[in-house]
Amino acid sequence: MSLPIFLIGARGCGKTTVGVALSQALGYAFTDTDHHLQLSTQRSVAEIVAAEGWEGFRARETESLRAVTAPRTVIATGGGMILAEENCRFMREQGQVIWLSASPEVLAERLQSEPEAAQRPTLTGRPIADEMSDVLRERAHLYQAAAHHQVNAMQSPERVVEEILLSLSLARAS
Ligand SMILES: Nc1ncnc2c1ncn2[C@@H]1O[C@H](COP(=O)(O)OP(=O)(O)OP(=O)(O)O)[C@@H](O)[C@H]1O
Ligand SMILES: O=C(O)C1=C[C@@H](O)[C@@H](O)[C@H](O)C1
Ligand SMILES: [Mg+2]
Repeated sequence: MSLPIFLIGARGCGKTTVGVALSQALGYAFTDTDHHLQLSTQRSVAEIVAAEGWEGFRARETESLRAVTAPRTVIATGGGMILAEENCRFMREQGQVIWLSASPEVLAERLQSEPEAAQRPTLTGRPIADEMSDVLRERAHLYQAAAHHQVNAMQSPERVVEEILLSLSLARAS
């Protein structure tokens, strides 16, 4: 199998952490849409949002998804990638889509210990635990509908990688 693998999920679910390890396990390249945007614009997410609003950021994010998509590549996507239906359609058509799911409490705990405010400006203006509950309430059905496979991301990164490899091999066998 050489199709791209897209990792989706909320901020802090481990798309970047797990994506790097998964790409190494498969001998694939690794890329990250947030990182690509940062390099191509020389601006952080917070700077893009300040200059162009979330709408401007989302349009750039769609371009970024298309620019990084390639065979034999694991792609960590921005947490809001699934907000645009065209992005969901594109990912499902181009490759395998994996949702790394985690509870709002676990996400908030991870984000609190490593906030990275420049890449994760507030989405709601609310405290982080409330924000993650709001975000999952709004987006869980979108992650679910976009994904070919859902994996529990509240395990060690090694275990998450194993589960992804298992779902992909089961999908190939069926
Ligand atoms: N399975 C895991 N177990 C424990 N900690 C984890 C796990 N996965 C990621 N983390 C930690 O959680 C934080 C966020 O992880 P990471 O940056 O990979 O998330 P992300 O999904 O890429 O977030 P974003 O959407 O903001 O880019 C990091 O500090 C990372 O070390
Ligand atoms: O969940 C979101 O909407 C976001 C997640 C991050 O990956 C970045 O793409 C950005 O901070 C927006
Ligand atoms: Mg990331």
